Amino acid sequence: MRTAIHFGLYDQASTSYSCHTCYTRSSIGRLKSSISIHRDVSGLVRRQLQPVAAAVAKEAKGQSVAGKKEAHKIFDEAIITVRSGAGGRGEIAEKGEGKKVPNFKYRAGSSLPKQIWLPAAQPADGASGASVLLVADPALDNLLHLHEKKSYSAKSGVAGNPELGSRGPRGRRMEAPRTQPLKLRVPLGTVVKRKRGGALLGELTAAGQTLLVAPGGRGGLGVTKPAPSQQPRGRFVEQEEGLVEDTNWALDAEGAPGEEATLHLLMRVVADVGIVGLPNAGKSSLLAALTRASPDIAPYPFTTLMPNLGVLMASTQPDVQQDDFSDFDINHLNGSSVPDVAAPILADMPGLIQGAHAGRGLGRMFLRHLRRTRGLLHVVDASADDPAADYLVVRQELALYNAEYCARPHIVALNKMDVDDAAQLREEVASDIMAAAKAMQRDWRDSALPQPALPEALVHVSAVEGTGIAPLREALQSLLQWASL
Ligand SMILES: Nc1nc2c(ncn2[C@@H]2O[C@H](COP(=O)(O)OP(=O)(O)OP(=O)(O)O)[C@@H](O)[C@H]2O)c(=O)[nH]1
Ligand SMILES: [Mg+2]
Repeated sequence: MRTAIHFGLYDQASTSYSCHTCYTRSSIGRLKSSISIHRDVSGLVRRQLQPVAAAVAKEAKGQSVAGKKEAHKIFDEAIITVRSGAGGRGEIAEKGEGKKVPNFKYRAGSSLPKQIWLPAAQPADGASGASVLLVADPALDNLLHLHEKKSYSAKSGVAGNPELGSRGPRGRRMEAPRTQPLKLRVPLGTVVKRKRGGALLGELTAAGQTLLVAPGGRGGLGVTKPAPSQQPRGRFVEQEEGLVEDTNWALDAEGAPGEEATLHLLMRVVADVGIVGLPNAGKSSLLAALTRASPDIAPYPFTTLMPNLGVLMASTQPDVQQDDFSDFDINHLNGSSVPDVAAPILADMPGLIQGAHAGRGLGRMFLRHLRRTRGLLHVVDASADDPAADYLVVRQELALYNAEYCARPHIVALNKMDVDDAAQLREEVASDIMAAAKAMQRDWRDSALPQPALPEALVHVSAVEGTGIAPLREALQSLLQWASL
């Protein structure tokens, strides 16, 4: 028996994915390992899952199995509740009386007094409760670890204790030890919103950056309990109007409660260039050729289920057959010196299909990751039936999702130039793409939205043979320098 799962139809039929369809990394791993491809009667490519012994075993145990939707677990989103610690209670000293103690400096015959008056230690304040901080950790690339638990509570502050710090000089206010904040690690590019109301609390973009999401409760004050005959009476406390007598001494000793907040964490990939294109265009193959990343590459659509990042390497060796692509054209960028851009990051995105902006395929789930990119690399399969139409589909999807994406500078990589058909039509395809880009610009002329940009460069490449990779790398670096001007 085959366990058929409609994992995605490539072409017009809608896919089983929606914005709310989410898989854990482990389930994605299981899915990938058990996918086979076949064509259904209508000729559309379907992928099916093979029954997996492990999945059957898990099912028997009542655990989730491959292909079944698991609980809400999206790698780039998490909803957590954080609670900061309450402040520790301040010490309530019964009586503030001192006592006489022997003077250790006294020597026989000295004029020093034999005994000295030691004032009572001042009551100790309680420590503040621990705050909850989010810390941007460059080693993380997802929020999956925050799905393990729904709520995170920080420690309460310790109560004011006369024993704590008792080695300090008498008469000084004693400090309770500080409570260490609870630090939750998040990946770079995490946007933090309050779940209720959606108020933006902040965004963590730099390594080590912290965001205070729940401050710890203030520690209670140390107070001296007044004699019953003198109540209500307490100590003087600093208030806005100056030093006032505090009659509410018992309340002052209470620590403030901690705060609770339910947060919506949203991760946006922090990358300089987003690699976009139809499924199977060779985006992941190009990422692998340009960087040290080793994304999954396979001859079926939607191989990439979540963005892969890679650092654009500086060219060290001349490309194989680089001269074959002498028509490399980087338009107005041509001739500009190659900039010294510090390690740009490329993000290989899941394939986009027509209707992606409205939620078809995987597109919409990931399109927001392009927001932080400065430029785009459109990968077009030059061996396809109509590469210019493919390019236009992706451009239009981007424009419909966010017109600003389409206005960003971009480069077109005409991939699979090793295929005979593609090589024969190389000039024709390049000019078709330029014509399509110009036509799109004309269509958008009357719109008040940002206008679609023309390609900054058209580069013929073959990710498989490694041709054209050096010019593409140069074009990307020029694009980034230009985009940051
Ligand atoms: N002949 C040839 N095949 C290529 C080239 N680049 C990629 N391919 C093949 O095209 C298929 C798809 O490549 P991927 O890199 O997985 O494509 P993708 O755009 O990342 O696909 P999705 O992740 O599904 O969107 C694989 O079988 C690759 O081997 C190329 O330059 N020439
Ligand atoms: Mg891919």
